[in-house]
Amino acid sequence: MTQAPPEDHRGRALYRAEQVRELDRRVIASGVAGFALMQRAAASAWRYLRATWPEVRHLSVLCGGGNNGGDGHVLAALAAAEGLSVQRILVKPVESLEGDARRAAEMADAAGVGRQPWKDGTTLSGELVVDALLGTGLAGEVRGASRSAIAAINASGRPVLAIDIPSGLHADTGAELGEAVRATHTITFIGDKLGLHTGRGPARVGKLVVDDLAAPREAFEGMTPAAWRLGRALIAALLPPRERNAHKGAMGHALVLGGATGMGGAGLLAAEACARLGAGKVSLATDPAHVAASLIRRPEVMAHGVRGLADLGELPQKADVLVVGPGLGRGSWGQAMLQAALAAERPLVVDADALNLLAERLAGQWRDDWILTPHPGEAARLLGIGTADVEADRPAAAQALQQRFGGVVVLKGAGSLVAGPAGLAVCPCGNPGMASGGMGDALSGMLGALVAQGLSLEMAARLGVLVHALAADMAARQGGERGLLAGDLASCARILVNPTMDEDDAVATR
Ligand SMILES: NC(=O)C1=CN([C@@H]2O[C@H](COP(=O)(O)OP(=O)(O)OC[C@H]3O[C@@H](n4cnc5c(N)ncnc54)[C@H](O)[C@@H]3O)[C@@H](O)[C@H]2O)[C@@H](O)CC1
Ligand SMILES: [K+]
Repeated sequence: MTQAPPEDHRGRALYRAEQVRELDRRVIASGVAGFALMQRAAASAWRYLRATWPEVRHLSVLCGGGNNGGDGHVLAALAAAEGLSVQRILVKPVESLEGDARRAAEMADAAGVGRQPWKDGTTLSGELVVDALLGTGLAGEVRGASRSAIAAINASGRPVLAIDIPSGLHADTGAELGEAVRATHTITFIGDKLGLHTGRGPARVGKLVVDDLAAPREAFEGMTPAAWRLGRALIAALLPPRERNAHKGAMGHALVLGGATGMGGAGLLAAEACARLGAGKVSLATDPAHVAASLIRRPEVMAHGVRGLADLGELPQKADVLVVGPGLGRGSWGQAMLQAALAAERPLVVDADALNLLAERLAGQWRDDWILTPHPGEAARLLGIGTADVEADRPAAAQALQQRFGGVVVLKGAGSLVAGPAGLAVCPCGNPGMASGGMGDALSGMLGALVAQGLSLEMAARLGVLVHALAADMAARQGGERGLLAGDLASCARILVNPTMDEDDAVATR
């Protein structure tokens, strides 16, 4: 399996369905007939199936009415030719098929592969199910026979190989249009698709492989990817080993403004994560009640008890970057801290209640020197739409926020997105253990540390999101997903931002 264009430190190029259709057209124009391309796709899927499940003798292959179904027919014929028994199920009659899909179905007929129409209640008899119902051609909520066929695949309890995309998943947005197939493995062709990596994508795709079907490199020329899938190469590219004569003054000073009365932990978590990611100095401006706890937990952090603006003094001006939001609350204290942060003329990382205050009171603010880190609910408030609208098209929501508010926007949630002037990036890491309090606070602190060390806001956001998720994965490997705490991340993240460390040998410090 190869990827084209090759991955570099930006990660892997991801495309939208329309772009992949254009790539298909270019490959066909380069001299590969459409049907030959379908045969390559099916052969690739068949090789992968054989290698992954060598023991399987009986397949159920569900074929839709378009070319995704065509891939399924050809695969069914290949499997039958090698002696497997194949239950081939069609959601549309062969007579209604057109073009390559029709040709593929007739080829499987001619090879003697039996077929049956899909009917509600049909039992899927295969040990393995191949999902070739819907690919990049899906338009709107799944309708008709495909809908019940998808439900039956999910109810079958069998392993599922999805061809190109789990049927019912939108290739651009990762939204589930009705119900999408829950695949064990997905093999996707020509170019990787954005929707496989965000929203419901990661929960539906299973293990993903990409095969470019030997598409010529020229086919990708001049096509700007819809997004980049972040990869670990970014860490070493952006964080070379430090100069031996480095001093703390050159590593930046970050100030975290957060921790209103009763919410001290959030500010502390952000400050700790910031320190562990290598900021030269970290200050915390928090309610005076939380200072003692901060000093005990993390004496390296300079904790300032701040009752209001007067206590804050010149602190914001002394920092290189401000992180505002963790545990901020929406009361007068939080409002004062946000006001001070906005006035400080320093780059900002804006999270949590700072975003809610922005949405409530400060709509229309636009800056090019901030990173906003909303979760879908906060994003919805900022955009004045519903959370479901955000989830229905996460890439569009991230980009709309970036256009409306400027700077760089991190839209959190499975497949976190980073939208900035250089385009869109998506984080393929992280795990459900991250569904716990304080994770966002840790992220905002990490972003602050990277900005403090001189990264551009956009690269800090891409790298910070990646390291945060990788740290959660590392912590989950050590102790499981359930019960994963935000406070577990900082020490793992430290190992990750020192890419010369051997992760297995490194001992996470508290
Ligand atoms: N020559 C090519 O362009 C290649 C295409 N390939 C395959 O072809 C796929 C794309 O094929 P198509 O463009 O024909 O599209 P699809 O096969 O993905 O979808 C089209 C079919 O889905 C039905 N459909 C669309 N929206 C629906 C909805 N909401 N509810 C129920 N049914 C719906 C349509 O009626 C049509 O039958 C790719 O995903 C890939 O699997 C591969 O064979 C590689 C080569
Ligand atoms: K499919």
